[in-house]
Order: sequence, then structure tokens, then C-alpha cells
Amino acid sequence: MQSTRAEAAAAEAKMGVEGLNLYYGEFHALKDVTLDFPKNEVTALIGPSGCGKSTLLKTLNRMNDLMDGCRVDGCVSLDGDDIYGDLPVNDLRRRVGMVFQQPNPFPMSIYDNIAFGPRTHGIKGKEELDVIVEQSLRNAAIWDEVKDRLKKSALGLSGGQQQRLCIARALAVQPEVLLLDESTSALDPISTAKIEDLVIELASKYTVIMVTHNMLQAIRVSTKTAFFLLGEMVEAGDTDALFTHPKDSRTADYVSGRFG
Ligand SMILES: Nc1ncnc2c1ncn2[C@@H]1O[C@H](COP(=O)(O)OP(=O)(O)OP(=O)(O)O)[C@@H](O)[C@H]1O
Repeated sequence: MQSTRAEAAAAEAKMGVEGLNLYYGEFHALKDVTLDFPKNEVTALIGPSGCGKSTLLKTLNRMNDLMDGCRVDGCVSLDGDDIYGDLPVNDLRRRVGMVFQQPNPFPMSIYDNIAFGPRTHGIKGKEELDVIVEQSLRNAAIWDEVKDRLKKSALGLSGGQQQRLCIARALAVQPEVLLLDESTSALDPISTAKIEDLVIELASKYTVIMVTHNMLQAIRVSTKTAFFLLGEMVEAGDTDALFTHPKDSRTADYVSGRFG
């Protein structure tokens, strides 16, 4: 009976890491991390600066292991398949999209920003691209604000609009997982609130994994939270439980603001 339950839990994990160790040269940045990321939920990665949150996030779409001196041991899986196995990196990055801390639209029109990824994957027809552009912008809750200026430069948008455009750009290639690396930390409170609402909505279709320094944001947006310290995953679980009844005293100290 127990194994059936364990299998069911495993089946719900969209991504997972097991026994993950990551080294930058001699520096041991992630220490034996094992963690599942449930499908169609938002998982928050929290912890003080330098604890390895971004490193873990980047490991999930292989943004760091191709760098000189970086070594990864252990298993990282997507739908149960090892992403360091036969899966080509380009396919992985299409399925696991990423949005960074600073909005980084390409210096081109709003339309071309969104069409860029699909074009790279061979979609050239104008009608098909029009549909993808509109749908992606709608899904990122920015269509109404930009629909009359699609041919204008994306650099003319506000910071909050640029970040939603970057989310739309990530959605345009139909990813399954969305990685958000402190994606609201450069934004004002109103833009942050819009993106938080959007992330909650996106979780019905995508698996979202977000790094955040903002503990209230983790509480508002995520259903699962993992707390990191010095490369170690100290504790992970249901967000409400982790914040109200942390099991480890280090988690308790951090979530109560005693350090970090
Ligand atoms: N390319 C790199 N080469 C060497 N060390 C690195 C590299 N990238 C990160 N590190 C180190 O790995 C550790 C974890 O960094 P990481 O960026 O993952 O932390 P973080 O928890 O995301 O921090 P922050 O909240 O400040 O962004 C830090 O000590 C950092 O200095």
C-alpha cells in the first residue's frame, strides 16, 4: 500500500533532483539535495544570499553545467527522464523556460520578441505566429496593454510590462515548466502584485519553480517551499506548514527573521 502511495506521489512530480551535488571548481555549492517539484503547482526556493537557490534553479535547465569548472553529480529528472541523459539541451530549454531577475526584452518589436522562439523552432507562417503572439501575451496578462503597439519596440515598455513580456516570450514556445529567478525583485509593488497573480494563474497549466527573497511572496504564491542554507536543503514541504510549524530550528530562525 505504501509503495502505491509513493508511486502516486512520484507520478505527480514534474521535475525532481536526487542526491544532487554541484561544484564550481573546488567550491561545493549544492550538497546532496533531494527535492521534488509537483506538477501544476508553484514551488518556492528560499534562503539567505549565497545559499544556492539560483544555482539549483539553473541546474533545472542546464544553465550552469556547461560552464567551465562546473560539475554536477546526481540525478535531475523531467517527467522521470534524466535531463543529463539523452535529452538535447535545446529541447530541455524549450520545455523548461526561464525568466530572470532583470527584465531582458530583446531590442526589437513586442511582436518579434514573442515570435522569436517559435521562429527558431521552425514556425514561419504569419497566421500561426499571430495566434501564438496573441495567446502568449494574453496568458501573460499583458495583451490589453500592448495590442495596439505590437510593432513598437519592447524597450519602450515599463519595467513591469517588460517582465510580463518576458514571461509571454517564455510561454510562446509552450514550455511545461517555468523557472522564475527573483523575477519581481526589480519591480514596484503594483507590478509585483500583477506578476504574483499571474504566477498563481499560470500554475493551472504549468509547473512553476521560483526563487524569491520575499517570504511573504512565497506564502502568497507557492504551495510548496524549500529552505536552503549554505548549499544544503534544510527543509521542504507544504508552504503554510513550513512557515507556521517549521521542523528545523534553522528554518524557524530564518522564517521568523532572526537571520538572513
Ligand atoms: N559561476 C560561479 N562560479 C563560482 N562560484 C559561484 C558561481 N555562481 C555562484 N557561485 C557561488 O555559489 C554559491 C551559491 O550561489 P547562488 O547564486 O546559487 O546563491 P543564491 O542563494 O541564489 O544567492 P542570491 O540570493 O544572492 O542570488 C555562492 O557562494 C556563489 O558565490
